[in-house]
Amino acid sequence: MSTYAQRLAAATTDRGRLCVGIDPMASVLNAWGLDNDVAGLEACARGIVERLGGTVAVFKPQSAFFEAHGSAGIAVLERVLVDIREAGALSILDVKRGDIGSSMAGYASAFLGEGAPLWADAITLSPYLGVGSLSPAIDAAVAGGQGLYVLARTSNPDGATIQLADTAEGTVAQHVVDAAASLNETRDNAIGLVVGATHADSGCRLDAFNGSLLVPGIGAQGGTVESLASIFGQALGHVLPTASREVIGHGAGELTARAGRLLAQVAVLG
Ligand SMILES: O=c1ccn([C@@H]2O[C@H](COP(=O)(O)O)[C@@H](O)[C@H]2O)c(=O)[nH]1
Repeated sequence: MSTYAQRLAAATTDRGRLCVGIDPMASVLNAWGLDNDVAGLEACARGIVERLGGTVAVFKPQSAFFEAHGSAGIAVLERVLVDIREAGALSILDVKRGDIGSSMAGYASAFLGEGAPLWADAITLSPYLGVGSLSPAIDAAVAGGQGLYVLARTSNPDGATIQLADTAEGTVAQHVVDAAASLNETRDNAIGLVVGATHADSGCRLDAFNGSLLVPGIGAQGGTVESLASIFGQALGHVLPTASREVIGHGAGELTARAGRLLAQVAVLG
């Protein structure tokens, strides 16, 4: 069985280091000439994978916009995750789960382990109940060759209040970085971090980080691919830039050209 880190390295070497977000919100559906209903959701989300699934390495469906349509929306999400896998791309399901251990085990069985109904190559997690509370998901991900991305320094302006708060060992964000790095030493480097592209200084020491860095905030939130080298320095090689509205938010007709432009920009990063 391959590990998530191995599959990610192979996919990004082959197709380039870009993750396209699938956030089928009302404004995106409108730009695609679709109604904000389940049929529109399905046409947009599966249409993105149909058009880009052979060229983009990683897709990140945002669970919120599928959950918003109830059980029918979640059924669409299941199909999108299968489409991504069948296209030979990787999926990061952005669900930002985090809870006490017993409930984390429930979430793990939804997303992690072969046969999980919403299986994805990786999922996002929130560490604010303590990094230790994520253990059931970490164990299930490693056993299933899947990955996790734990929120460290999010792209939104409000995140600083909590994430840059000081603890005895440094900021909360740095605690998350260091805990993930330490876990990775025995966990196949399955644990990545979310660090936004919107801060000139991430406020985290990432030079020694040994997992993948999922980097949102490019495009609609003001971050740029050009700024990644100065934000991430020696950790640049671990960065997986992700953009959603910048690529998918201007209608189906612009999708391929917009993804191509970003792929060309990230190629320069090496
Ligand atoms: O810190 C974070 C963590 C997650 N996100 C998610 O990424 C996308 C961003 O969409 P854009 O259209 O490219 O702005 C969205 O799903 C967020 O929930 C983030 O933006 N920042």
